[in-house]
Amino acid sequence: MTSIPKAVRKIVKKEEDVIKQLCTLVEQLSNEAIEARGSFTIGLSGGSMAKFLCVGLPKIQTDWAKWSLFFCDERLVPFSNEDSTYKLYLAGLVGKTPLKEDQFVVINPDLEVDAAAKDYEEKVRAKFPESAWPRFDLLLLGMGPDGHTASLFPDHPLLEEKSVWIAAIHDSPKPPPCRVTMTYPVINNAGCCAFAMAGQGKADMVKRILGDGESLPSGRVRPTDGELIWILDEAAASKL
Ligand SMILES: O=C1O[C@H](COP(=O)(O)O)[C@@H](O)[C@H](O)[C@H]1O
Repeated sequence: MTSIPKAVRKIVKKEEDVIKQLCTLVEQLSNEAIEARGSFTIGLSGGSMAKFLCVGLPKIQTDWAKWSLFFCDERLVPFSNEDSTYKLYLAGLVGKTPLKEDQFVVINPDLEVDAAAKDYEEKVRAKFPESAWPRFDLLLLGMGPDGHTASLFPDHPLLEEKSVWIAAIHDSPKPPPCRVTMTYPVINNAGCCAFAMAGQGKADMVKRILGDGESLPSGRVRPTDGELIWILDEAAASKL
């Protein structure tokens, strides 16, 4: 039977504790998935999530060779560009962990955005053959100050996209404008979705989503048959 979970909240003292909680969760879920199925599929986000993971993941114990890494969203820029999320993980994890470049399932930044979304969906489908919707072991998500998650922005038509796994966005309110993003049916089919955030700057939006239950993009992450975890430091949770 499927059930919509209530978010589990883990509130810790400060940013370094958020990183520790987050990376302990990744360690635990990777080891469970590898034990159960021989592989671990994880979706990454940019911004502060990338910063947290690049600090914490090099310290965990896992069978790195069994990982496949995907992007919950990615900005359509060359991999050499500062806005590229892949660039952050390449610099922060490859060489600092046993992960190899070819374990990352990356966009083709040379395509125009609709073609890039299609191409990325094909790459994801190749890793989840014969699935109506992919079931990622873990999706790690951020939340922007407007409540967006991945590249799903408030009031954007993509919030209602239910036919594709990966969508193109041409008009992201946060630059750069062209991105590709996982859609809700993919996000909400994951075994676990986890948000992690720190700092006073997140407090108002955390209250609106977790406290007041506003239907903003991050609040619409509700895995239908999986876990939902919000890891917050005291500053981010201070208005709850
Ligand atoms: O643009 C993006 O922003 C969100 C939130 O980033 P944060 O730095 O405010 O945590 C991020 O999750 C997403 O992957 C990224 O493309």
